[in-house]
Amino acid sequence: MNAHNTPPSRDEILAVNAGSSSLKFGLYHCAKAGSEQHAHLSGCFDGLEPGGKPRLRLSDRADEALQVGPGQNAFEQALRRLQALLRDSAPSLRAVAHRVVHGGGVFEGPVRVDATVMAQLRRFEKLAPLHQPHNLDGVQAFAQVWPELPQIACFDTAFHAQLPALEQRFALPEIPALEGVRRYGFHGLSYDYLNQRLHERSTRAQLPGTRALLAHLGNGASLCATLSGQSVATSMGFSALDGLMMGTRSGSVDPGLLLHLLQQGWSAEQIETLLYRQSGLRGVSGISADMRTLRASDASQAQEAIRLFAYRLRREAGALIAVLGGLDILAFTGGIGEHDAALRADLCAGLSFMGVSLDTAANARAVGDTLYAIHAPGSQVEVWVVPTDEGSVAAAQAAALLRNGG
Ligand SMILES: Nc1ncnc2c1ncn2[C@@H]1O[C@H](COP(=O)(O)OP(=O)(O)O)[C@@H](O)[C@H]1O
Ligand SMILES: CC(=O)OP(=O)(O)O
Ligand SMILES: [Mg+2]
Repeated sequence: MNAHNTPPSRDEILAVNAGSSSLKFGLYHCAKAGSEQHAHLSGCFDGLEPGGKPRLRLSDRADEALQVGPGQNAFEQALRRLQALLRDSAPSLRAVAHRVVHGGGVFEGPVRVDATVMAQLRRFEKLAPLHQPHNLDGVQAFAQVWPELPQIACFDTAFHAQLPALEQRFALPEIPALEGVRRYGFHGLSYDYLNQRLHERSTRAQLPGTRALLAHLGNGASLCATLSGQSVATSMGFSALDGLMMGTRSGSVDPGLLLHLLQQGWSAEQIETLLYRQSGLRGVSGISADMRTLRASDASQAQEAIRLFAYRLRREAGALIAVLGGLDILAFTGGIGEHDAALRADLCAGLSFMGVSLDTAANARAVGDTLYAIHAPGSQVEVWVVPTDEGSVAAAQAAALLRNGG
């Protein structure tokens, strides 16, 4: 209660993005649907992976080391610290919006999480083992401390819910064991955000029939091809393992390799660890999953990992551009896409044969702080760098659901 004994108006939404090694969050005012929103407080816990150095980075103050005692779980400690940090904000919260990576074929839009929904979402944990368990543990933790607040799940898969039937399909028979097995696509909150920003900033993006390739290159990495702003093809599929090489994930491998490992006596758990945690930049370099560390390294394995990352990106980009039948807009986001000018230049050079021409100075200036156009004058394809904000999309989706009585 304030001095006049009037309860504060509940006009804020907390957005939570719980990942494998990080927990990102932001406080957003419940805004009108569709308008860009900036978090007025945001931050990130990182280093939450086993053996990591957990710390809290906040938008308005210095970094803080997160104390994690022996036997304690860093992720749980981060949730506790976040709840303590937000204790004063709790009375003005209207809801908590959670990024949930997998909605399966069940959820095509935001949903309030109750026990039934939670049980359905837990079933998808094995399809996104680095994300879904943390996403859902986050929902439960906030439901426990603030039981009066709606917990709303906002899905990565939702942006791709209308993928064309052919894009969804594997060349597999329709047998009961394969029910629900199809390509879903991920990073949807991020792609939704890029779509909205491009629509505001690029007149070309507003034209019907515009063909865009959106590249979310972070610790997880994927590509999405959009036609008139609709997702029509994407590099991640049934799980968040398919497609591009990532920080610790392999991306696409020949399924024959999995058979081979099984026949060698590998267990499902061992294969899961190999493909999700020990591969990608980390596996190929043997040094680090972090592009910054690899860029700073002279080791030939670090350079090899970067070369493979860039090569597989170009290869997958070519496939999606062929689906689109050409390209009008290319946009980069995610930690690597927003910051790594050399990687962007590499892909643009690889696509120069189809009219992508980069403004080298503009590319060097794009450092992830705001949105940049980085194509050269006269380039047939517009090229943009758009710092993503999955939290703002989740908050806007949650606000819209509440407005509509959900
Ligand atoms: N300045 C930078 N230059 C190159 N790569 C960077 C830079 N900053 C971050 N990255 C890369 O981005 C990754 C994190 O991306 P982010 O999108 O935040 O990941 P997440 O998938 O965890 O949300 C890091 O692991 C690192 O590889
Ligand atoms: C789906 C996915 O890979 O997400 P992230 O990039 O946050 O790991
Ligand atoms: Mg991410």
